[in-house]
Amino acid sequence: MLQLKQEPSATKFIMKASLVLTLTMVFLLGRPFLGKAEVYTALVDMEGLLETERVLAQTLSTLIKAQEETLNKLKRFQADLAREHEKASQDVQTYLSNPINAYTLVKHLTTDWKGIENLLADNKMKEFYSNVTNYHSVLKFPTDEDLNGAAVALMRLQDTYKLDTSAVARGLINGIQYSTALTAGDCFELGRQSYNNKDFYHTVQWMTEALQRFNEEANKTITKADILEYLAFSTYMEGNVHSALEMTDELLTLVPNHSRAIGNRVYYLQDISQKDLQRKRGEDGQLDTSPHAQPLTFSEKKLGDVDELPERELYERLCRGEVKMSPAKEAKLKCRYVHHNNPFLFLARLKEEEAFLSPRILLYHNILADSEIETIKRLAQPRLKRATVQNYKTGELETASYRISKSAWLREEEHPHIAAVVKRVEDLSGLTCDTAEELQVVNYGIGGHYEPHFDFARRGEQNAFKSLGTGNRIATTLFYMSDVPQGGATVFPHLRAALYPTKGTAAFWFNLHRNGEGDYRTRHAACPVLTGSKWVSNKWLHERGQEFKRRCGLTEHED
Ligand SMILES: O=C(O)CCC(=O)C(=O)O
Ligand SMILES: [Fe+2]
Repeated sequence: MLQLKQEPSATKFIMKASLVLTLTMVFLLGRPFLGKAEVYTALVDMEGLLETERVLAQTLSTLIKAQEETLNKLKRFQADLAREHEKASQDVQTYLSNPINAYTLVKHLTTDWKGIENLLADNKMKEFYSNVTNYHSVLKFPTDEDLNGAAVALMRLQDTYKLDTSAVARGLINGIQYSTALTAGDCFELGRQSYNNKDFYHTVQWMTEALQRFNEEANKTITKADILEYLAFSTYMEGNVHSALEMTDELLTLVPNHSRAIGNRVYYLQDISQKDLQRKRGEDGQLDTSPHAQPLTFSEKKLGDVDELPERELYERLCRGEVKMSPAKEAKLKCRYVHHNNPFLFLARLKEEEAFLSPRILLYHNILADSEIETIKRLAQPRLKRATVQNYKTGELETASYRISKSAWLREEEHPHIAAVVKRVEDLSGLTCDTAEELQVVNYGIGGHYEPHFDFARRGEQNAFKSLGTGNRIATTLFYMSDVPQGGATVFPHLRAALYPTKGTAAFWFNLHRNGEGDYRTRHAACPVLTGSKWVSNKWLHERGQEFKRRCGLTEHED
C-alpha cells in the first residue's frame, strides 16, 4: 500500500519564527503546550508569541556562548592529545624516555581528563531544557493546531488573492516586501501541513518551492530525500503518476534502500501498466477514458459574464477587487449630512454615504472616536474567544472553519463609551436598541474570514434567537475599528458590492423586508485579512420594539 512517513507523536518543531504577510508563522522549539486556547484566530492573541520568541532567543544565545566555550576547550584538549600522540608514535621509546613527555602523558590522562569529564558532566543542555520546560507555564506557546491553522490560513490567502507561491516564499505580497524569505525547511513545513490535511494540491506547490530553495541553499535546512518523498506521493495523488515515478527514482538514487519509496515504486508501475491497458482497450473501442469523454469541470468552462458566476467565485473576485459596480449605478449614489429630525443630530450631524441603493447599505463616516475604539478593544481583548456559528440543524453553537476570528460581547453598562456608541446606533438608525444584542467585538487573525452568510435567521432554523424573545435580526450595524492595508473587505456577492474597512466608519443595512421576511440580497462575507489586523464590532438590532419606528408592509417589495 502507498504510505508516507508517520508523524512523530510529539513533534519537535525547528525553532524559526518568520514574519509572513505581517502575520507570524510560528515554528517554535519544544513540545506543544496542549490545553490552551488557540492563538492564530485573533491577531492580538499572537502578540504574546513575540515575547516568547524574544525570551527563547535570549536564552539560546546564552546557551550557545557557553556551549561554544566548552567546545573550544574540548577542541584545544583534543588538539593537544593528537599532537602529542603523533610525536610519540614516531618513536615510542625515545618519546617516553623524555621525562617531560612522560609527565605530559600522565597529566593528560589524569588532571586534564578529569577536567574534561567535569566539563562533560556539567550538562548545560539539560539545564536549558528544564528551563524551557518551565517556560511553558509562563510563556505563551502556540500548539500544533495553531501551526496547522496558520498554514491553512496562508493557503486560503494564496487561493483567494491568487498569490504566487514563489513570491510568498520570498516574503512578497502583491509586490510589497513584507518579510524575510522562507527557507527550504519552512516551505517543506508548509507542504507537510498541507499533506497532513490531505490537501495534495498545496503540498505539491510548497514541496516544489522547497526543492527550488533547497537547490539554492548553501546551508541546507532540509534534505532533498525528505522533500522528494512528500512531493512524489502528492504528485501521484494529484494524478501525475509518471512524474511521481520519476521523483521516486530520484529519491532511490539518493537513498537506495528507502523502503517506502521501493513500495510506492512498485505501486506506481502497476498503476501505469493498468492505465496503459485501459487506454489500449479504449482504442479498441471498448472504453474511452480520454479527457474529451469527461464532462467539463467548472474551472474549464469559459465564464464570461459575471452574472453566471457561482457565489464562491464572485465572493473571491469581490475580495480581490476585480468586480466593480457599474458606473451608471455608482453615479446614483449620494452622500449627505443627516439629522433625521433629531435635535441632537442637528448639532452633531452624521456623514451618511450610500454604498448601495436596493437594498440600502449606508456608511457613516467618523462615527467612532479613536478613544472609543481604544476602550472597546481594551475591554474586549481579555475576553476574546473563538467565534462560533449556529448549527443550522441542531441549533448548537460551534466553531467552523468558515468563520475564523475571535469575539467578545460588551454591555453598555460596562463603560460610558459603550453606552454612547449604542445610543449613536439608535440615532443613526432611528430604531431602538432596547431589544438589540450586546455589542459584539471581533478581531480577525491570520487569514481570518467569515464566508458568505446571512445575519438573520431563516425559516426552519433551529432555536434561532428564540430564547431572546425579541424576534429576528432586523438590522446590522457593523463598525470598522481598524484600517486593513490589504484584504478584509465586507462583500455582498449578490449585489456585487464591497465595503473596505476604514477605522471609525460604520455600515448599516436592514436584514429583513418590511413584511418581516429575510432579505436574501443581504448575504455577505468578510474576506480573509491579507495584511494587518482587522477589528470590527456589530450591533444587531431585533424586530421587537421597532413597531412604531420602522413602518411595516404587506409585501417584500415595499421600500
Ligand atoms: O467583518 C466583517 O466585515 C463582517 C462581519 C460579519 O458579517 C458578521 O460578523 O456577521
Ligand atoms: Fe454578518
